[in-house]
Amino acid sequence: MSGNSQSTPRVAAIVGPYLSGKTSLMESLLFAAGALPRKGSVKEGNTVGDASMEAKARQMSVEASLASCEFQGEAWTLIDCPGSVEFRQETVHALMAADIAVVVCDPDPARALMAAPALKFLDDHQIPHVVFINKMEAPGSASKLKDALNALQIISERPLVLVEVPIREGDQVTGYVDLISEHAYRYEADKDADLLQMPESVLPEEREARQQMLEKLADFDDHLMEELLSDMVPTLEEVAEDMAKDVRDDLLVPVFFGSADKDTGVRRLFQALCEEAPRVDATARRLGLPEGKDALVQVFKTVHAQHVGKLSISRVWRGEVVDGTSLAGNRVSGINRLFGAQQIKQQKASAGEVVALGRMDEVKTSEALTPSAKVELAWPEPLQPMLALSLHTTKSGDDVKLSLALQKLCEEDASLQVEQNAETQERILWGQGEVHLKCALDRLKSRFGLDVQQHPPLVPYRETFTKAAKVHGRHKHQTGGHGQFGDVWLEIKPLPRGTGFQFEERIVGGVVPKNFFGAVEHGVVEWMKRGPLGFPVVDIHVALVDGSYHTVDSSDMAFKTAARIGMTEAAPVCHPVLLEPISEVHISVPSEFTPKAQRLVTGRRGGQVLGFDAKPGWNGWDVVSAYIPQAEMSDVIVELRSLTMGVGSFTWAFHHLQELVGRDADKVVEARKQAKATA
Ligand SMILES: Nc1nc2c(ncn2[C@@H]2O[C@H](COP(=O)(O)OP(=O)(O)OP(=O)(O)O)[C@@H](O)[C@H]2O)c(=O)[nH]1
Repeated sequence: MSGNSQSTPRVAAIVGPYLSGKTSLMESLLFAAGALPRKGSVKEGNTVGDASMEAKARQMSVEASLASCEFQGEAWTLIDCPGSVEFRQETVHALMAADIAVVVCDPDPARALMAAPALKFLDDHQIPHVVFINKMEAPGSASKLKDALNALQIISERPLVLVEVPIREGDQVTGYVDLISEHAYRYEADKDADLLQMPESVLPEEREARQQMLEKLADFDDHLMEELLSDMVPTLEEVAEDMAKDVRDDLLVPVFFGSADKDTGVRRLFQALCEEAPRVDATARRLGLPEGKDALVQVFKTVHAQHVGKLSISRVWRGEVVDGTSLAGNRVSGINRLFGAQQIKQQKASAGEVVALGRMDEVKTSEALTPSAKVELAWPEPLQPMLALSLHTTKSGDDVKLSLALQKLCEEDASLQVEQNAETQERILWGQGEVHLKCALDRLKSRFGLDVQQHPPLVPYRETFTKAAKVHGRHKHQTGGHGQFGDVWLEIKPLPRGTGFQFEERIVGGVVPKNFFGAVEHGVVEWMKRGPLGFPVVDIHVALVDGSYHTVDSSDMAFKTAARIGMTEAAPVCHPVLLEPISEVHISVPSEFTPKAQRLVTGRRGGQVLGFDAKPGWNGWDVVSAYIPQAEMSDVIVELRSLTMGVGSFTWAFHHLQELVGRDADKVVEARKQAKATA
């Protein structure tokens, strides 16, 4: 990779559970770096991270938010990622562009589990990371630290290593001992912590924690191991270098603590990032980017900003991009550094930087570009949608506008999907949960001026016959001139589920000429689009067994009509029955929530647990497999998240059709009749 790799800007993504304090930590880091004259707060809605209307309205992050700054002469882009699992796609993409991640956690061990999705992604993608235990100014937090660390260790594949111990006065944390330098510091408001004499009271805890830290470092360094075995004291430089190397190689995870609200422990954290985070060239190697001399830029987020147009937020992996030049045939029209909602224009961007490139209309998130070509790079699959809404506009003429707006929202967010359902004529927006979809609707209103109504999508029911019959269909219209004549006998019988439709002719002696067989089949198929209960008919066998024709008046049209008449005759005799779609669902939960997930399934009409198994690659997690009627699926994700501290998720796919009878079926048929009548 080109460029002076010793001074290239780096990227830290701030991730972790919902409401753990990521936006507050970014604010505090920016303040520590001198990039903010005054700190904002989430409650007042004036932070750099939550600058969007949607974030302010909810006091939560709904997208990745970026800010560049400099700390101790090192250039950084910080990315405040949303904690809510509904906006996880943003976090996943931000992590693909980061050199290091800061996982912000709560000191409450009961909430440690909520960090599992973030830690798992980091472990799987070998992204170097550190943990920051936040909210430590709250009384009693120091006593929870060990338990929090143990609870986090259960879900982390990498060893977690405490690199500080708290100095306490009563139940307050007033400072810390740095286990690398063995210096003690007292927290000072809004500035670097003051060095102080190591308090006697902290010594035993300090010794024990330092020994544990050294032993974990020695697992990856034979020289250090030998020193420890022969009771030699390693030098500060050796310990610091080991720590930096092990973090860069994603072998272990140092754990810091402090308070984003009170700006404590934040400077120490930033300093560690400067010392331990890999540079852009190392990250490019980790990601397997191809070697070369040309500039290489990758888009990891796309925004259609009001008044500005499309912005492709990109990491420069190598070389330099200059405004007005081309990348893979796309002219760069504007290069901007980002600081929350602000954009700071610059002429060029070099290796390591994160910038918004203007008007790259043909370029999508994930794409990597050199001046001459697009480069294929590994990129995570979009998250599978979990919840759907059927949308329609309230003003006539807004339909095309809605299509274009949804296209833009889906380009920004790969975890949103639009489906145009040909059968139910619905435009369906799929997303990750209630808040995610609501946020998309808010954006349709605020950015595109669209008032959209929504309701749960219609369930694609089917119907079939349960009895066989032989019916006659005759169409005769012969009053003067060229008439119409078609006459068929049809034998109809039910087929096993999933067989579909079969047609056969068993005409003997040419009583119906061959050239009309196709028209008869066509007539049957058309009739099946809407059966007697109001839904498409499936899984039946129809045989044309007899009939007659007229040499002049018979036509395709006449035989089609005769077939339709025959099918209408058959409907009451063949006992139609409603079929409902059943989804096969795989619910992932930490094992302690497995019984709850099973109850969620059995608590739904028709829900059937098929079994459960350990989730491959996820220590302490299970996958519960189940069948759930699609009509019962709409709020599964909402209930699952509320039962599992937000970490449960599921995948699903249509599995089979199943008979629905009795009052439940009557309700469906009646509702569909009413919907048709009011349409
Ligand atoms: N006591 C205490 N509260 C904090 C601290 N940091 C953040 N908070 C509070 O925690 C709440 C959530 O803070 P945010 O910074 O928005 O948390 P977040 O992790 O960015 O939230 P999401 O991105 O929506 O997941 C707010 O009410 C903050 O004031 C802290 O150090 N101490």
